[in-house]
Amino acid sequence: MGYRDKSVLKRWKDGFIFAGKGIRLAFREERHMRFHVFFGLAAVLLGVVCGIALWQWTVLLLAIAGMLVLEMVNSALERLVNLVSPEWNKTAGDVKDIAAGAVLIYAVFAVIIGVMIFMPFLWEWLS
Ligand SMILES: Nc1ncnc2c1ncn2[C@@H]1O[C@H](COP(=O)(O)OP(=O)(O)OP(=O)(O)O)[C@@H](O)[C@H]1O
Repeated sequence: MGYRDKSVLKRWKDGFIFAGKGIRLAFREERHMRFHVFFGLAAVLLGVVCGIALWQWTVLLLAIAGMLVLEMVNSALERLVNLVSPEWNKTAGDVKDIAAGAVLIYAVFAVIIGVMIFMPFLWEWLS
């Protein structure tokens, strides 16, 4: 039975199963992914402890989700490059470097967002 012959419900279910497989794979095999999940959970815990406002949760969750999504896209690109260009190739290297640069830019802004949200709470505790 071809993919198109499956019922809509089965295609939906399979889609979730494949996506779940991808998430588990990224978590198991990508060191940076585990790093981002750890700091994301730490930020959520800090948000609970500090009792941050709804709008702050919105910004924080967007920052965390964006970081995880970007890291997964970067990992997928790395694998694709390794598949199509296992030998040294300037363009292949450029693709990896640009994707890594995108992750770095997002990570820097995510840290800035974290500091902007939590700094006032930490400041209050310390003073
Ligand atoms: N096929 C290739 N051709 C040219 N340069 C490459 C190639 N593969 C990797 N490179 C260069 O080496 C760098 C590191 O590549 P690598 O695949 O080890 O990624 P990484 O960021 O170390 O991955 P990981 O997240 O698994 O640690 C790339 O950013 C790129 O500059």
